[in-house]
Amino acid sequence: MTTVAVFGAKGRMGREVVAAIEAAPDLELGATVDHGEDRGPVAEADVVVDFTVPDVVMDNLEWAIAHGVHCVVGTTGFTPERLDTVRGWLEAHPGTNAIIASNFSVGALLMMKFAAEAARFYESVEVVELHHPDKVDAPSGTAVTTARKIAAARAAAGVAPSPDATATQLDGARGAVVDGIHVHSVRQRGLFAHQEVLLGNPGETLTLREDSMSRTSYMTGVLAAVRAVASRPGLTEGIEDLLGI
Ligand SMILES: NC(=O)c1ccc[n+]([C@@H]2O[C@H](COP(=O)([O-])OP(=O)(O)OC[C@H]3O[C@@H](n4cnc5c(N)ncnc54)[C@H](O)[C@@H]3O)[C@@H](O)[C@H]2O)c1
Ligand SMILES: O=C(O)C1=N[C@H](C(=O)O)CCC1
Repeated sequence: MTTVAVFGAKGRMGREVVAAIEAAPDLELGATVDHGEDRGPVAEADVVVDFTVPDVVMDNLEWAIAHGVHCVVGTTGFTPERLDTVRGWLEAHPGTNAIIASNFSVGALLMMKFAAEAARFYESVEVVELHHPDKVDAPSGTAVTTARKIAAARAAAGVAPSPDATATQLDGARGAVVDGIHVHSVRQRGLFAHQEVLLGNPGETLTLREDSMSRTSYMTGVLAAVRAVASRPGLTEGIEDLLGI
């Protein structure tokens, strides 16, 4: 039996993760910790799942790795520099591992894969992410990951930057720019988590869209990561290969 603790246990994702662990016959729920609570008991767990906020996740990770607890992380805000820092902590504690993924849903992983595959065939590509208005970060972690994958695929294929004649604009009108890819963030009550990748050529467009309607969409991926993390040395970014994507 694998004992799984949860950081951010009272949050929207944390509550869903707690329920998924309780329902899994091969997993046992360990300590559940939220803001201001003692994280000491997490040291007894085999794995800790973190769905907190970008401002606190690094401190939680450093602490968990120092205590030899494997980490599965869905919290967003991981820059290449942050990932390097985590790699350094893991190297200092061999035998302790981490899986970090900006999205655990099958649909979002497929959408990112298809977007990266399509990106080299089009002159223009932009990302639009649409989320519930209680989300604290923008752009979404998924949109940032998608833009980075698209940019890498276009660079490898030698595709020029998307054409854009904009000469004057209101601040922010063209969105954020991630590795040269424009990313637009919509926040709207009634939505949960959605993303479109818009691709265009003279005379044609392709739109890839993914919709998560409920946080249950992430649980297959989270549980797969929890079950795999002990046997994946060091840092694993993304869970595509765990799901055969
Ligand atoms: N990777 C994915 O598939 C995926 C899916 C959904 C959400 N997310 C990300 O997960 C994160 C959480 O999202 P949410 O909607 O559950 O947010 P939320 O605000 O509902 O939950 C965050 C929880 O973390 C708690 N918290 C804050 N500081 C803490 C600390 N030091 N220790 C323990 N708990 C602490 C908060 O009190 C809160 O309960 C966000 O970064 C979001 O983007 C990722
Ligand atoms: O609800 C959120 O917050 C989500 N966060 C992740 C992101 O930023 O990509 C995944 C989608 C939902």
